[in-house]
Amino acid sequence: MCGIVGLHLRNPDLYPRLGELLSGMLGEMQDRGADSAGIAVYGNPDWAPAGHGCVCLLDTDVEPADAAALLTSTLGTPVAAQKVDETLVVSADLDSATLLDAARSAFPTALVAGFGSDLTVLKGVGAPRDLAQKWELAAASGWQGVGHTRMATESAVTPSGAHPFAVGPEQCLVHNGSFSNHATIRRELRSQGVEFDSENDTEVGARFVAHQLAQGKDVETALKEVCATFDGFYTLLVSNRDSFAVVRDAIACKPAVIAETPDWVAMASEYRALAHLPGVDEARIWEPEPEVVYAWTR
Ligand SMILES: NC(=O)CC[C@H](N)C(=O)O
Repeated sequence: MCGIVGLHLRNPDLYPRLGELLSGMLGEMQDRGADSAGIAVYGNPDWAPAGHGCVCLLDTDVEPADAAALLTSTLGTPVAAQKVDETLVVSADLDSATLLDAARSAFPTALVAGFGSDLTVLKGVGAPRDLAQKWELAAASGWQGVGHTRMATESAVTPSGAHPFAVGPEQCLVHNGSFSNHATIRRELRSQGVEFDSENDTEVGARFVAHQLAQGKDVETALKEVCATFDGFYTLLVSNRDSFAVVRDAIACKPAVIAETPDWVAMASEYRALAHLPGVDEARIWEPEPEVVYAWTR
């Protein structure tokens, strides 16, 4: 079973603790049978300086210094690059679309794990707690974070098959469950020009949501469209730079719990991932209803 965790901070005093809280939450999901894991962090200046475009690349063995030099000379502006475990994280004082175009041309075989302003996406194969340690997640700060522990049902266990699927600017989607009609929807999206990186069912959900958002729909509408279009089982957490949203399928057999306080909103597959959050004793805690979209904005 996959495990989902997410934390949307409202109180800036907690921003320095985002990574510490998120890594504790992620670690609690390890026992759900994880083969791989991933995170998305919004606003950690060590990975993506404030307001800078950031692109995270997998499946590239270029040295960070060489990547930085090449992109700096292509773009004519300083580009920083660092390796965080297997992910090459590049950032620059540019919009992320420009940086992404340059990174794709420079490293055509690399897989884009995520891109956006202030967003970093890291994924890897292995035990979630070990991965969180390799990423030094506990030291990260920021205003929002998402984590996923994967037990693969639909595609290979590789870093690229791990969630989050972050396929649109600033967007990130994690999934517990399996979509049974993903092949049909993949075909329909392909016929509209959408390209895919993997055979994973969740990627189809993420591309579908990104496609809806690119057409100008808001997150609630896009997730309602997911409910109308996808068959199968799903609890989804969908985040953007400014939003955090949860939806479950009509049967809602994949577990989910939401907790909310004036300081934060949190979501997880199991309560134990929320049990150590500050102020959880005073939180409003509930199980999300089937096919109801719960969304918060900054
Ligand atoms: N166990 C799960 O929820 C798996 C999620 C998704 N179907 C995948 O294989 O990545």
